[in-house]
Amino acid sequence: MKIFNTKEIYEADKFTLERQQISAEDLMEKAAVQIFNWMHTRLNGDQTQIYIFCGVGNNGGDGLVLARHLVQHGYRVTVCVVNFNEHRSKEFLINLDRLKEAKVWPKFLGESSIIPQLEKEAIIVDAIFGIGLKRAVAPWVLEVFREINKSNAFVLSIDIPSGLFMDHKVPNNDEAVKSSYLLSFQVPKLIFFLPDTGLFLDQWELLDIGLDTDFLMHAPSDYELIGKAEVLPFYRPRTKYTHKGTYGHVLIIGGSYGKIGAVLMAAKGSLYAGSGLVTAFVPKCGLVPLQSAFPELMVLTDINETEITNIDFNFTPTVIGIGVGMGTGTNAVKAFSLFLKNNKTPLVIDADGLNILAKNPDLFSDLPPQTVLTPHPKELERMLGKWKNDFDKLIKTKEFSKKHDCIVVIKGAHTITVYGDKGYVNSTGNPGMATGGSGDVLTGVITGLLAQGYATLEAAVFGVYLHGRAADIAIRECGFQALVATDIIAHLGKAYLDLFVDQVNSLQDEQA
Ligand SMILES: NC(=O)C1=CN([C@@H]2O[C@H](COP(=O)(O)OP(=O)(O)OC[C@H]3O[C@@H](n4cnc5c(N)ncnc54)[C@H](OP(=O)(O)O)[C@@H]3O)[C@@H](O)[C@H]2O)[C@@H](O)CC1
Ligand SMILES: [K+]
Repeated sequence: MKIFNTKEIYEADKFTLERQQISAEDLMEKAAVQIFNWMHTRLNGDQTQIYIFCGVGNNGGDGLVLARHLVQHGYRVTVCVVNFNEHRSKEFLINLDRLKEAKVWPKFLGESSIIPQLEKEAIIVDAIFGIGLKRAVAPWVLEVFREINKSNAFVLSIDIPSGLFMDHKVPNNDEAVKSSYLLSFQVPKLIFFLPDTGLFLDQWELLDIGLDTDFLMHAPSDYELIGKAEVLPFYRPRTKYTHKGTYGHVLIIGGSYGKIGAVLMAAKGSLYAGSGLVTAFVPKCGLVPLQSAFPELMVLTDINETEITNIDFNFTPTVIGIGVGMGTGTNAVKAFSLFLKNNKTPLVIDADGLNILAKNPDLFSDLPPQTVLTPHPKELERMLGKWKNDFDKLIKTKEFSKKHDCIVVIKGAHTITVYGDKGYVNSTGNPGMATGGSGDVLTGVITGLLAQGYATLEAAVFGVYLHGRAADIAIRECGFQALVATDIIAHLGKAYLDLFVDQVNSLQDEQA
C-alpha cells in the first residue's frame, strides 16, 4: 500500500474532487461521517462526555462535522476551537455555521483562555492539526496538547496526532498529542512507522473516504507499506522437476571464537528460507559445533583456529552472506578487504562486515552492484554519521544508497528497506525480536531468497516480511519475552504457508 506525503495527498484530493464532481465540503462531510460511524458503532448512544478540540483548518473542519452528527444523535459533546490562526479554511467556516444552525456553540480558546478540566473518563477527539502543520506551534497551543496528554483520557485523533509534522522536525515529548487511537484517511502516513514519531500513537486504522482509485493506483510514492498483498506477487512456487541445484548455493562467511552461533543462525535461516545448499566458512573452531548442530550444513574452515584470516573457497556460490560474528580485528579487516577486492558474487553484508566498512569507507567502491546491507541503527550511524531525526536519517540513507548502489535494510520496529529514492516499510514483526541473533537470521533469510533467484530488492523486502511474520507466528506460542532467534527460524515455514491464508481465516484461527 502506498504511503503518500502531504503533497501527494493534496493532489489525490484535488484529482478526486474534479473527477467525482464534488466539492471539498462534500469530501469533508464524507470523511467525518466515517469517523462518526466508527464512534457511533462503538458507543451506541453512551453518555460519556466527549470533548472535540478543533483547529481552524480542515482537520478542525472534520471535527466540526463530527460534532454536528454526534449532537444530532444525542451524544454529550463540548466543542473547543483552538483559535491558532486568523485565517480559517473555507470548509471550516461552512461547518462552523452548520454547527451553529444545529444550536451548538463552541468555546473559542485563545492565548489567555482557560482550558476546560478534562476528566480521565472522557473521550477527547483531537482535530487540531492534520497534515497541514507547517511551522512551529505557538506555546499556548502546546499547552493545550499538554493538557490533553495529562488528562489520561481516551484520545481519538483525526488523520494524524496534532503537532506532528509530516516530513520534517520531530516535536519534543509533550509537544504533540498522544493518540490512544488514530483514524486516518485513506492512506497510511510515514510518521506512523518512524521511531521518533510512532511514539505519539498507539493504534491506527484507515478509513476509506473514496479518494480516486485510479489516482491511488498510478501515482508514484516515495514509500510503500509492505504487507501480504505486496509480497505475494514475489512468491515463486517450486516446480516438479527441480533439484537442489535449482535453488542456489549460499555461502555464509563469518564467526570467531565464541561467536560461531551467529553463523549457525544465518546458515539455518538461509536453508529454511529455501536455498538448495548452504556452506559456512568459519575459523577452525567452528567446524565441530556447526557439523554437530546442523547436519544439513557444509563447512569450510580458515587456516586459523579462532578468527578469519584468509577467505578461500573452491566453488562458486550463488550468493554470499558475510560479516556475522566475524569480529573487527586486524586479521578480519585484512581478510575482508582482500575478499572484497576479488569478489564478483552478489553480497549480503551484516554486523562486523558493516562495522569494517564504516571504518574503511574506501572499501565501499569494491562492493558489487546492489549489495544488500542490513544495519541496525548503531551500525547505520557508523556508516552515515549522526542524523538530526528520522526524516534526516532517511534522506541520508537514500543518498548513501544512490552513491554506492546498495540496498540498505534499516532494521527496527518497522524495518525500512531503502533503494535509491524509494523506501519499503515493513508491517510485520514484534518487540519479541529485540533479542540476540534475530539479525543473523535475517541475513540468512535474505541470502536464502537471493540464492533461489529472487531479484535483489524483492529478496530484501520479502525476506524482511517473512522474518517478521515468522516471529509474529512464533509469539503465539512463546510470547514476547521468551522468543529467541532460533524460534524465528523454526517458524519460517509457517510464515510461507501463511502467505496463502486469507485475512478472515487467519483472524478466525487466532480467535480459536
Ligand atoms: N484528502 C484527504 O485526506 C482529506 C483530508 N481532510 C482533512 O484535512 C486536513 C488537512 O487540512 P489543512 O490542509 O487545512 O491542514 P490542517 O492541518 O487542518 O490545518 C493547518 C492550518 O493551520 C495553518 N498552520 C499551519 N501550521 C501552523 C502553525 N504552526 N500555527 C498556526 N497555524 C498553522 C495552515 O494555514 P496557513 O496559515 O499556513 O495558511 C492551515 O490552514 C487533513 O489532515 C484531514 O484532517 C478531510 O477534510 C477531507 C479529505
Ligand atoms: K489531528
